[in-house]
Amino acid sequence: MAPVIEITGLTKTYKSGLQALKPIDLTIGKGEIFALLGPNGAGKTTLISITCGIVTPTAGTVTADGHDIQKDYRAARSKIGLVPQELTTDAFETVLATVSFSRGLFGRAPNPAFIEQLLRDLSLWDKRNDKLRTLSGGMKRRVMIAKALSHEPDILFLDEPTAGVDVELRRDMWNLVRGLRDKGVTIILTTHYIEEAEEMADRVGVILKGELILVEQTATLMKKLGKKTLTLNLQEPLAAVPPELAEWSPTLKAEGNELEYVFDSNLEKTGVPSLLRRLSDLGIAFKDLHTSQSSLEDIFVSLVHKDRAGDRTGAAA
Ligand SMILES: Nc1ncnc2c1ncn2[C@@H]1O[C@H](COP(=O)(O)OP(=O)(O)OP(=O)(O)O)[C@@H](O)[C@H]1O
Repeated sequence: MAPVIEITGLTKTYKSGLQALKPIDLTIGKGEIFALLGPNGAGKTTLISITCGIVTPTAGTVTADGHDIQKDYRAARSKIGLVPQELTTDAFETVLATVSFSRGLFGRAPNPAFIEQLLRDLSLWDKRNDKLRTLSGGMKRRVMIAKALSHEPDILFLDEPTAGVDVELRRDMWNLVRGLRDKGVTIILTTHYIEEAEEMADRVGVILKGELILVEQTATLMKKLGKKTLTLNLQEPLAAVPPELAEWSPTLKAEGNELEYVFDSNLEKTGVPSLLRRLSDLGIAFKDLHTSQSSLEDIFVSLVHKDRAGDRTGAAA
């Protein structure tokens, strides 16, 4: 896949002295959907803002379709559409005027047919003559997306596109993203919602405290880090986990009717057969059993927890 975004040795230290980004190296291929996952304050917006030329990096370079975002800002920026987290709209303009104007800002010739289709795709056509200040939050967000796409960019950044939006808009947004990908647009989205990354992204990057701690194909990540949970529906409820099972550290659920054991499915010895043998030795019978794969959500939460656990001795964040 030809690279479309190349980030090399990128760092950012704000004037306050806060290092928001540790050296970041990342290449994103043409037509990829890349999800940047991380908790609040991890540095996602900083990374996006630098890549879009809004924030100046402390060190390092970013190129968009071969254009350096600093040295060749105009050319680089014309390739990029950005849907920012915050809704910044010109309150007294109409939907149609503001979206058409955005296109012009990037030096693109007017194309009413394109703008009409864009507004239709975003269910905004009926609102085209409404002033932005009269629109609901969800509608304003749709306008932000239309503005970002108005100049037909090859690369689209979505900064927390579905934070606080309703189910309908989220579904529309995902459909739109898929449609854009099919047209060869590269999409980089930041999110707290892991299911969004899991469902949408080809690759996922996890960022924690300014550090890109991993970048993986979504499927590989799930396989590599995915833990499985074995649930046994017991014949008779247990009041407590028998000490003979301590080495598996299982937990009791459903008022003692279920025994849960979390294991690493990639290990040669998962501990499952030995656990079942031990249960049989102890005369603990079960009616049914099933296993489930951890979601990306579980993986992410465990990564964040691990990070926080290592943090306890440090200063407050
Ligand atoms: N202009 C600024 N000046 C100083 N510090 C800043 C500035 N902008 C962001 N920061 C700090 O840099 C760190 C990274 O912030 P950033 O907004 O990039 O995180 P984020 O991952 O996007 O978080 P969120 O999910 O809350 O948007 C935070 O500690 C934030 O307080």
